[in-house]
Amino acid sequence: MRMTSSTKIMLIACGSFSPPTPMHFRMFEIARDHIQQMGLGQVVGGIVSPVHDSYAKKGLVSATHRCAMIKIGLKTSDWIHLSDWETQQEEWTRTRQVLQYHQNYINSYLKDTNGTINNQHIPAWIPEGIKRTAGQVQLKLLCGADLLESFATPGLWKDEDLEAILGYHGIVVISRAGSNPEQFIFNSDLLSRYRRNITIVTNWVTNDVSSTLIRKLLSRGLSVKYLLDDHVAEYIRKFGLFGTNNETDRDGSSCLRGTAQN
Ligand SMILES: Nc1ncnc2c1ncn2[C@@H]1O[C@H](COP(=O)(O)OP(=O)(O)OP(=O)(O)O)[C@@H](O)[C@H]1O
Ligand SMILES: NC(=O)c1ccc[n+]([C@@H]2O[C@H](COP(=O)(O)O)[C@@H](O)[C@H]2O)c1
Repeated sequence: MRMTSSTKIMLIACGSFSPPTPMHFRMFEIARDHIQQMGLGQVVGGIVSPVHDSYAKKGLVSATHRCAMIKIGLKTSDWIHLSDWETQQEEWTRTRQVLQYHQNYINSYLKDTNGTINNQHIPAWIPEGIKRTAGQVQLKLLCGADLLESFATPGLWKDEDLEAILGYHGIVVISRAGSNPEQFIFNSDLLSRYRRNITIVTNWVTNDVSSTLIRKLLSRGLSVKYLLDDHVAEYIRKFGLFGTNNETDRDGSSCLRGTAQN
């Protein structure tokens, strides 16, 4: 995988986003600046892919709510979009397959010169005008250093999946307080083998806000102002999520009309 300043890149972040924080979206901006400044490619789009409801993680609210919050949080972005594909599947999808699906879709979209695919619903995460400007597009996994470190958790990731993610796509890792991605890669034979496909980006303006922190503050009735998008906070209160008080519509079914639609 050779990257030059003309390589077209799309970034995809997989995670819970329960709720999405400004830092989830900031990761994309930090990564794009780094990639472009270092002449590693041209970032043509960003995808936020929330995990399926069946991914049993503490504090995970329904995908309907998570997708709605992501769309609200991304309202002012002209290049990062939600993909709700993972949430629409029958069950949890491994990250390798999530990347494969999106890469295949991009490839067929770019190859479709006779416009067949244009008769179908084109998902919002396909960047506008991409057909005119792009030859090939390389989809890379964007993550925080904690996700990279989870690769070492026994039984969590299949080696063949990591080989495919690292070998075929590559990853862009944003540093996070308390992590040392360089050391972590050095300690792993597998990661060291694919070192050139791992881009580490130092986040010089550290901000360790996490969904866990936001959930904690909300459940204690404390303020999240300036830590969370005002409109996302308003949505959370409206639906009484994360231990806030409103008891109406905890599964988000009434918001299927409107904000939650792709
Ligand atoms: N402050 C941050 N700095 C760098 N990366 C982050 C930060 N917050 C989240 N991420 C990254 O965002 C991606 C999506 O993560 P996820 O929603 O699972 O994150 P989280 O905020 O850490 O969630 P939780 O607190 O519920 O575990 C992951 O790759 C994670 O490493
Ligand atoms: N084997 C795998 O593909 C695998 C394992 C663990 C987490 N993940 C993904 O990582 C993301 C973040 O997960 P956590 O919030 O648990 O850190 C999720 O999108 C999840 O699907 C993938």
